[in-house]
Amino acid sequence: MHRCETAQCAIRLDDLGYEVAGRPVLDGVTLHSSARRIGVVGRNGSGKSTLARLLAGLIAPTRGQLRIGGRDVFRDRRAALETVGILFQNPEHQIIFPRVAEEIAFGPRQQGLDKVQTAARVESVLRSFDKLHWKDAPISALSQGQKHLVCMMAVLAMRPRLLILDEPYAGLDIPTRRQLARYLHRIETRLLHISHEPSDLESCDELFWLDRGRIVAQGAPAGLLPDFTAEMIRLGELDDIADLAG
Ligand SMILES: Nc1ncnc2c1ncn2[C@@H]1O[C@H](COP(=O)(O)OP(=O)(O)OP(=O)(O)O)[C@@H](O)[C@H]1O
Repeated sequence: MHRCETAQCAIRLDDLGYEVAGRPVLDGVTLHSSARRIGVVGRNGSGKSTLARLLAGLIAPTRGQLRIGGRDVFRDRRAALETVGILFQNPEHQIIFPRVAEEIAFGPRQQGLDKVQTAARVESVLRSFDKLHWKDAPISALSQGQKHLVCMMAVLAMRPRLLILDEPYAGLDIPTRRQLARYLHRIETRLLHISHEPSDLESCDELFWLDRGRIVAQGAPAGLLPDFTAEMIRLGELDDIADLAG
């Protein structure tokens, strides 16, 4: 297990809470990890996407403390740009430019790099995925899996210390999933992968189970995923599905 007791631990959440209209969506989440591939598993409505948005500094916790690499990513937006990147489920929600190079250049420019530095960053990330020939390609001509890769390259061009993946395989067919999984496997950046699907998380180093806004278990996937799957099957066998949303 990758214990980290210091303030410098890669991800450190202490008694984190997030409420909407007085209702807790996340409640007392304490999570410390410096594992390289961190997983968060949880069923629909357990608070996973809210956790992803908090980790990316997009929303502020209503209680507790959140530090990524020792930094407060909500209050310090500049630190957030250097510290954490998030890959959204749908590339269409992320892509804003018509061509690949422009899309990848946006983040480094936001970080204050000049045009020459940015062009070097764009080339370097394209080269690392053997996609230099995509530079001037119109994004609209790319497949869904290729668009995911553009988004990933755009985030990686900012050189974040942590990349958050919120259900990255949702809605993808098998070839596209495999393609994206291959790209994810290649990257060196620390990953926090969020999913409701146990098979997505088998290769994580450390896993956290989120249920109704709380961490109910943590450990290695081999120990935790069978318990999670058994519980999901048990819940699925209950008649009143409405009760499940709790
Ligand atoms: N801004 C908001 N306003 C109202 N309700 C919210 C808000 N944000 C989250 N919630 C509620 O909090 C709960 C958790 O939502 P969240 O999207 O974080 O869960 P999730 O685990 O990602 O779910 P799913 O797997 O279905 O995407 C849900 O019941 C959701 O409706």
